[in-house]
Amino acid sequence: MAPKLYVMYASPPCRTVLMVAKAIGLELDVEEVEKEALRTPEMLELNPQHTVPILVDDDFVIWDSHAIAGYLVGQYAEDDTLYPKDDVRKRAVIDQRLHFENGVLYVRCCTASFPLFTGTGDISDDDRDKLIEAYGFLEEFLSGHPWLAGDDMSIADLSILATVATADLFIPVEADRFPQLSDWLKTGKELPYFEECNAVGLAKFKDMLPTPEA
Ligand SMILES: N[C@@H](CCC(=O)N[C@@H](CS)C(=O)NCC(=O)O)C(=O)O
Repeated sequence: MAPKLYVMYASPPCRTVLMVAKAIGLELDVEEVEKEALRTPEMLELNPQHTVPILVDDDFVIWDSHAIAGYLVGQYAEDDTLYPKDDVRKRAVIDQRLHFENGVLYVRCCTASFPLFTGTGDISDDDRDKLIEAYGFLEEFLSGHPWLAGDDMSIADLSILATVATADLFIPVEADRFPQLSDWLKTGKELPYFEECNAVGLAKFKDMLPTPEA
């Protein structure tokens, strides 16, 4: 039976897992849920933190996109290039990028976009600067490499891709300021499964943003 994945398509972490599954050729049984449904007793039993994505693989339940991504590669990928298990140093660099996504980039992306889609105002200068600073860190991570953790694409690229492609909708990645990040984003958007995994979510996210005044 295909592992079940609960998602909200606008959520970058959910789109990360959809891309990881495609990258390793794994079929998932995907179910879209509403935010409110995450607080029903049945869903809270799966994930007391009431977040998506949630993966249910037989009798094993795991949430958090970073943990799910690593699990799927370890459990289902034919090779472990996306998240090497024996090269401890390579894996540590990938982990650093994943923790950066979770603890810095994603938080700054959410904080900056919050006033936009709640209609409570514009992005503050401070929040804008912090997200742009995170773009700068990514530019540094990419120096001398095509991918964020070196010469091979990893789950960190897919995780950060889902978030940067979203953040780019309201704070564009400027090519003259961040040339490597801009090239990396372009390459990511050309992955054969990018559109399939992100189009609906990015469109939903765009819909939540205010339309620019004429
Ligand atoms: N670090 C988590 C973040 C998950 C997360 O915050 N998901 C949001 C959607 S983007 C959510 O489910 N929010 C609903 C809630 O918190 O009740 C991950 O990577 O999975």
